[in-house]
Amino acid sequence: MDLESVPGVGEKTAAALSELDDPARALEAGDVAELARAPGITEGRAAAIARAAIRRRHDDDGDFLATDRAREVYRDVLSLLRERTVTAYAGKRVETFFPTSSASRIEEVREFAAEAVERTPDPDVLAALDGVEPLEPATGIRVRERCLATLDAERYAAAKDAFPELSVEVVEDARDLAELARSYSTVVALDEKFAGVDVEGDVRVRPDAEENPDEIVPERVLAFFARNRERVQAAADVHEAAGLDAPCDIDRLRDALNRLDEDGTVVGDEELDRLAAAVDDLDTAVSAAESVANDRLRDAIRERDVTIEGTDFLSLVEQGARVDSLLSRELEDEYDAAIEAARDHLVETLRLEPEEADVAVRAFSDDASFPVERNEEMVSRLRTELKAGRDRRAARLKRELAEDLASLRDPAEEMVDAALELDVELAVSRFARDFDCVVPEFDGEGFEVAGGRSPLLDVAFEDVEPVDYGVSGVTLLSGVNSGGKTSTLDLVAVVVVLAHMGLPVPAERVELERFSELHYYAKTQGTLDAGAFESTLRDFRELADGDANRLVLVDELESITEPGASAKIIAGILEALDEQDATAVFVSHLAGEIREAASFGVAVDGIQAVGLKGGELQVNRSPVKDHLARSTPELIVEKLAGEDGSGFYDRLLEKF
Ligand SMILES: Nc1ncnc2c1ncn2[C@@H]1O[C@H](COP(=O)(O)OP(=O)(O)OP(=O)(O)O)[C@@H](O)[C@H]1O
Repeated sequence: MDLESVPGVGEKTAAALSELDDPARALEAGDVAELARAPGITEGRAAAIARAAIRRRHDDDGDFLATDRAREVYRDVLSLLRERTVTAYAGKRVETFFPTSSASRIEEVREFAAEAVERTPDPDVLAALDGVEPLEPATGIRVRERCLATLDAERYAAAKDAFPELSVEVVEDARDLAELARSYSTVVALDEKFAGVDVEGDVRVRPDAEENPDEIVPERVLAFFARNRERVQAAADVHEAAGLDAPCDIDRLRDALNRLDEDGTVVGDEELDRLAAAVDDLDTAVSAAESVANDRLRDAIRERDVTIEGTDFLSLVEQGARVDSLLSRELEDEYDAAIEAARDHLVETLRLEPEEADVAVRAFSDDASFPVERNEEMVSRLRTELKAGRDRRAARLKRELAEDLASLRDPAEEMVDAALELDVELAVSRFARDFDCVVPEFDGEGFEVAGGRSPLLDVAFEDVEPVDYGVSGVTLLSGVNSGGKTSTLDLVAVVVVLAHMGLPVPAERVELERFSELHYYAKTQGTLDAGAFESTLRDFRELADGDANRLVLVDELESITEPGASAKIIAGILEALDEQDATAVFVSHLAGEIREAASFGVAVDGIQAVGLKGGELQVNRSPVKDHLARSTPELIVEKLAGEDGSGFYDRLLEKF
């Protein structure tokens, strides 16, 4: 699919989408998650693009929802679905369900819904879904200790593009490489020509660098997983809780993720921890070792009576010797023991390996002197070696973990996508369960709803009384005040909208025609002034010639003007609709008058009161076919006539 052919996709969006691996496929499939991966495209925008693309694919340019009230019902239905999603993503994704007259689109969603309703909304799965979000690319990675080098200017540009994380340098010869190797710990040369060239420093020749980005920049995949760790873990939880087939070994994935911390460094390696701690603690440990030696020596000296012969003493004094030399003469063993203790202390507290210990012992000299002091040069050498060991180990672990994770990247993305999609499926499943839904059948003319219960009513769903109602052709719906006429139209609209979205409907059984458009007009609030009246009539003009498969629902149009005129106007509209074979239900308190004004036999159905109980009307919510319902005033007069013998109310009753 051509990017810019999708309605609403301009140059900028098309450019962003073209960054995707396969934008045409993503559009074709309405794949919101994939579309949202394009730079600067939010989930909301991705959902809108997907919707537009799906619509275009079905060549469904006409809008099924033809009026404000019809669009409102659709929005209400979407809200009910959205309330049953866990992730923000799925909340947006449900918007790609929209009512349409396209049989193939309806069938597509029906297939999806058929699988969706089989899913059990397990609380553990819903809880796990809470942490799932679409994966985000890791941005702003900068690697300073490694650089790329090439002889070729074209290759230079390609490498800069492929590796934004690294510096890329143009070199002329091996000498330049050697120069670079002094400033970077690793130089990756891109030209075959350097193979076998001997350069001092860590120089690798990788003509295949662009094909193996994860080997050249392991930080990339590490940063990706560090950034998305929680989301991937949540997706793994979802797979386990829901028993979904995972595209990789989940334990292996978890294990790899556990070795990574938020900033992309490798954790949980004992040897690395040992080396890092040794580097950090080196100074403290050396000072402590000095104290160990000095404390011992101090004690030894304090306890010792030194006897020295006069001639010896004289010779020492004449040599200009300091007291120190007495130490080596008189306390040689104690001195050795003290130094030994200092060395042991250092090796033990830093947990040094034999090779490291060899350097460490030289931090304290065998030449007796007091107080004992470290040999700075040896300490610094030990520090350099420990640091180098630590960095080598970290780099190796990074490479190994990156290698593990690189192969898990696609499976992780698949898992997150599957978890998000499951959220959408579960929302449909919960909707179907919460509202006792059934799969509607597209068959016959008009609609036939059995045991329908509107989820839009202002009463708790379990208190909604089921309604049976079917209409083909043009019909007036009469009924007592508050009998449920508006609610019946709402129910029909909800059922029709859901059915044309390809979703299950809240009823025991539904058969309906595949309609081309839904025109639903809400009750007008009070008499309109001349201007508004005129514009309403203009709206209805559009109804007068349209195609046969429309469903028209109109609630109490009579209040737009005075009753006599209303009845005539409505009768005229009904005639036009009847001539086109449209399906229409007009709710009206003037059903009798309209029927008389119409030039054809308009069917009139009625929502009946079955009686009055404690001043309240008892209503049969299902309209009775071909029955003009008695009005509330008539019912009350009848009641009074029954109670009063004067005959006054009987006379009134005859007027009805
Ligand atoms: N199927 C139903 N189950 C339970 N309650 C219902 C049902 N249908 C309607 N009601 C209740 O009756 C109230 C009035 O319904 P509705 O507004 O549809 O009546 P109406 O016949 O259109 O009234 P009016 O004559 O005033 O236009 C609703 O707000 C709702 O509380």
